[in-house]
Amino acid sequence: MAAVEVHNGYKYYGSKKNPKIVLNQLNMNVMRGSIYGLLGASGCGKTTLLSCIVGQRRLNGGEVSVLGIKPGEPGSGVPGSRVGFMPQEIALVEEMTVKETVFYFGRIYGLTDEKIREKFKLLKELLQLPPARQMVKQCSGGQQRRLSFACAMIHDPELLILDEPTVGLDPMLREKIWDFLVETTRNSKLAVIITTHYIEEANQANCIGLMRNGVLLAEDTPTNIMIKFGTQSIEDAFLLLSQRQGNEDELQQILDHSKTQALPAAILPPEVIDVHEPTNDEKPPIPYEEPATENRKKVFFTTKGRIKALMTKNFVQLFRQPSGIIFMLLFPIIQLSCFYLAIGKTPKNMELGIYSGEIGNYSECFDPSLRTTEYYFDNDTCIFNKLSCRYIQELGDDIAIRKYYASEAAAFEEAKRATTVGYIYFSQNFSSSLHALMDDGRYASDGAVENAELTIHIDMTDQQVAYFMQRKLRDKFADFMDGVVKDCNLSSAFVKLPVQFQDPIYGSADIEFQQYCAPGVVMTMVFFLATLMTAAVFISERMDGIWDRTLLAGVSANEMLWAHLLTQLIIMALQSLEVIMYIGIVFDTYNKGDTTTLIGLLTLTAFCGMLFGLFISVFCKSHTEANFVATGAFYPMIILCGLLWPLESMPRFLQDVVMVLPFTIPSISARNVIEKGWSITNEKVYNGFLVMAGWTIIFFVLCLIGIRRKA
Ligand SMILES: Nc1ncnc2c1ncn2[C@@H]1O[C@H](COP(=O)(O)OP(=O)(O)OP(=O)(O)O)[C@@H](O)[C@H]1O
Repeated sequence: MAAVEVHNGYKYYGSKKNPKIVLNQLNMNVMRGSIYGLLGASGCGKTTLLSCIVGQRRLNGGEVSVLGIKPGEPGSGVPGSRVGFMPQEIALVEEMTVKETVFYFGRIYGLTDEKIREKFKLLKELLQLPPARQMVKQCSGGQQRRLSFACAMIHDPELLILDEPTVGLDPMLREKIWDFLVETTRNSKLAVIITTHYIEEANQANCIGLMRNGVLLAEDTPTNIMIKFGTQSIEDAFLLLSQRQGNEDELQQILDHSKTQALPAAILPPEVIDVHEPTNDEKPPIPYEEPATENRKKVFFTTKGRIKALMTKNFVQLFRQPSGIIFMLLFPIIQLSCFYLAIGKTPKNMELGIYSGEIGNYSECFDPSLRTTEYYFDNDTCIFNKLSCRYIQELGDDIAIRKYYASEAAAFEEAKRATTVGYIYFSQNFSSSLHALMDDGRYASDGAVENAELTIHIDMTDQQVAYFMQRKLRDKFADFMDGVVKDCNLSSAFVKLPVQFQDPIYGSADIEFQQYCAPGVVMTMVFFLATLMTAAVFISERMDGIWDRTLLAGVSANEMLWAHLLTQLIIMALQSLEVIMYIGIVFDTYNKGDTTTLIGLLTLTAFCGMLFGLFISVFCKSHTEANFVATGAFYPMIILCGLLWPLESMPRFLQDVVMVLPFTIPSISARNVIEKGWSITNEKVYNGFLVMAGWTIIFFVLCLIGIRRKA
């Protein structure tokens, strides 16, 4: 009975209009309880054929029947537990140990741990597997191949497909594996399809298929093949076939001639007498059989068990990689520390020049006996003396380190050279002019008004520093004047601007830029960390063949997706908790609202970032492409979300557009929780959750569509 039948198999890559035909009306038969050696030059379509047999790819024409059913039918077990597949690449998780790898495959095939243990013991001995605790990445190429072989065998499949299984193995082990396959197929219904570059190995197969340009040119027992081509070995037959590739007629003659030569049954080894003789004639459609009850049991094992196995693999993969831990737990700490230490703090250690025309020696200003104001009660007069010293004292070194100059020209020179951020100039008559201004009021001379002014020259190239200096120097002047008028028995109102800023409605009067942008920074950080991590994990899995191999073990794309989502959700929740605790404890960041709401919003943000990463990985072929997309998306999202500059300054149309971006409304929501203490029931808080949830759903649906299309 046939385990695999391919009838007029036709497959092409590329477009329908310009197809690259890889399988061309190919016919193939693999009997149960036999080994089928598939031989052919590199690129002739062997892997494509195998992938169509296991249901990884679909034929564009013709039919495939595997174990009596069409691959990919729901509940068929193909791909899945009825088939064991060892791909050409290793396709194992490098961070797992040998034992974990075997258990991982055993569990996704639905075996009990007891059964896996039993099989592992057997395979370990047979295949001389490396020590159970050795990591896959520490195994040699040959050891990895043997382990990969063990994983394909762990669940006693009915059909075993091995793509170059013996590459890199020593001759003794190759022989042992072949002996095992011969023995097993002889005593069971196991069918094996094997491709190999060691052509002579195929002597031990019950049937050999010689493939060329997508067509099976010969399919017969090794002995018959040698007779057909008149050679002493399969290798010679294969060589002959390859040499005549260009000469279709000659080749066809050989094949036609060989068909007429019936081989006496006595020549054939007893086990291969019933090998099916293929023809390229039309055949009736292949009838599909129901899988045996025993197999059905195998097919319907729980999704829960698979998701658990997949999640365990994901955690092991992440936590065993130093870069994974650094990325997940240390990066947020490093990035937040950078942000809190570098952004929004008061500028320090700048130098500010001072020139006062009324002071000969600046040390006079620090003489404790210096009195800058003298008030006489009897005639209610106030005398000023070296008031610039008083301002200099008021200034202190907190705002900037004071540097004194003997001339204005010297102060200007230094500011020009950008050694100082600017300088303050007091006129020679500063104190007397200020006195005149206070005494004479609107009758004061223009000269007195001018000389009573504090003249400040600032380098405006660094806007933040300049604004900071302007604000601080003005504040200090207000304090200075307040002291002076009080000394002179006058009301402070006399020198104050008639503008009063009362206690703020929300926030504090001296709210810093850091507090304003912290919610946006934290959100964008967790979002993009999740994006990069997910994209990297998924692309690596796909490139290493782990993704395909897991799908071929019967795990659905949905199960893979859910396992990843659940793993990441746990990681993201931990990361959000870590972030909030770190900024709360180490940087003393206050939160007037509910911390759980913030953790919830942050976790949702990270989850959304993860789906964005998944979305990128589904549509990008390489890490480089994924990095380009992630980096390309990063700057527009950050710049447009109002994190660096108020949204109100954008053109009206842009304001409307950016409102739907993932960070704009959510970071306002986070700020509303932190600064205003609003709860999730407030529209301006739950809006952020809605926007983030909306993006999460959009990315999820796009990923699902992409993954299903690829699966
Ligand atoms: N995804 C794809 N898109 C386009 N062409 C492809 C794709 N996969 C394979 N091919 C092409 O199809 C042809 C058959 O490839 P396939 O991998 O099936 O050959 P093979 O016989 O297994 O080769 P090898 O022995 O080197 O593994 C090759 O020319 C290959 O370049």
